Parts: sequence; C-alpha cells; structure tokens
Amino acid sequence: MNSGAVLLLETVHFSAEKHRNQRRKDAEQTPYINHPVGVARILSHEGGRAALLHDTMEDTDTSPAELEAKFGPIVARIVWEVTDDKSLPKQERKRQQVEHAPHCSHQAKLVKLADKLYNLRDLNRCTPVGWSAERVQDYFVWACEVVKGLRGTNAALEEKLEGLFRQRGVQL
Ligand SMILES: Nc1nc2c(ncn2[C@@H]2O[C@H](COP(=O)(O)OP(=O)(O)O)[C@@H](OP(=O)(O)OP(=O)(O)O)[C@H]2O)c(=O)[nH]1
Repeated sequence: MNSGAVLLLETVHFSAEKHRNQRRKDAEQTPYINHPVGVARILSHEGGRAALLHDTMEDTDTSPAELEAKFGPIVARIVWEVTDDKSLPKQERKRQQVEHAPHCSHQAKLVKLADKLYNLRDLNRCTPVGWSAERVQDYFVWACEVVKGLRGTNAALEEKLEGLFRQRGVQL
C-alpha cells in the first residue's frame, strides 16, 4: 500500500475514533462517521479502497456487480476474496477462512491481516456484549489459525499480531 493510502487510512481511523459515540440527526441515527467519509469521498475519489469496502458484501446488500461498476474489477475481486458466505453455519464459515487464507491474493491477505489486527485490538479494548472470556479466547485462537495462513505477507502487521497472540498464550 502506498504512503498516500496509509495516510488516508490513518485519517479515517482517527476521525472514526473521535466520532465513535456520535450519530447524525436522522431518524435512523446514522453513525456520524458516514458524514465525514462521504464529504471526503466527494472531495477525492483516490485512495486504498478495498479495506474500506471489505465488509460491504458480507454484511450489507452490496453485490459484486455493484462494487465492480463503482470501483472496478480489482477492488471488487479483493472484497469478494475477503467475504464470508453468511448462508453457511458459523463453524463452517470459520473453518473456510482458515482453509482459504493461504490461497488469497496478496492484497486480500493484507486486508485480512488488518481486519484481524483491528478486531483483536478491539477485543482487548472492550468485550463485545454477551461475549464470555472463553469466547474471546476462542476468537484469538481461531484468528491465529487464519493468520498462520497469511504469513509472509507483511512483516510489520504480522509482528503486531504475534504480540497480541503471545499476550493470550497463543503461539503463531
Ligand atoms: N472485536 C469486535 N468485533 C466486532 C464488534 N462488532 C462487530 N464485530 C465483528 O464481529 C465479528 C466476530 O464475531 P464472531 O461472532 O466471531 O463472528 P460472526 O459475527 O461472523 O458470526 C467480526 O466480523 P468480521 O469482520 O466478519 O471478522 P471475522 O469474523 O472474519 O474475524 C467483527 O468485525 C466489536 O465491537 N468488537
């Protein structure tokens, strides 16, 4: 990822953290971050995009065709690669992530590493509602199995992940 894309992500992350608890004034109480992201999008259509879009196919009504039409086939392909099939039982989905990780493209592997790093840091920051300590630990153990299949993609990200796993007694 080039330095411009890194800076863009740092900026989006900073803004999202600052706006974490704010909502727009609409009836649906849209998260406030939608607004600055939308404004930035109007100003510039540049930047590393697949990471920003990585959960759109998995968690929203976004189709591969929609992403391809808007962002081109390369971005659409990366997002498709990191998208779980939500129609499958959870255990099978999790198993497939471990199995598929080594076969992803380099860009998709980077998105997956960053996704796991964010989620693991988030678990250290606060426990999701309803999650037991055992479920948190299981997530670390499973994430480590996925990351094992992504090794050799980005040393800095992998080092940070390894540190988080080590803190939990999980060996990468
Ligand atoms: N740590 C954390 N995770 C949260 C939070 N809110 C939503 N998530 C999401 O929950 C997912 C992990 O929860 P699980 O119960 O293991 O998986 P599931 O949602 O796919 O069934 C991750 O989705 P994912 O992007 O599909 O990642 P992954 O399951 O592929 O790692 C993560 O992004 C939160 O407050 N903290």
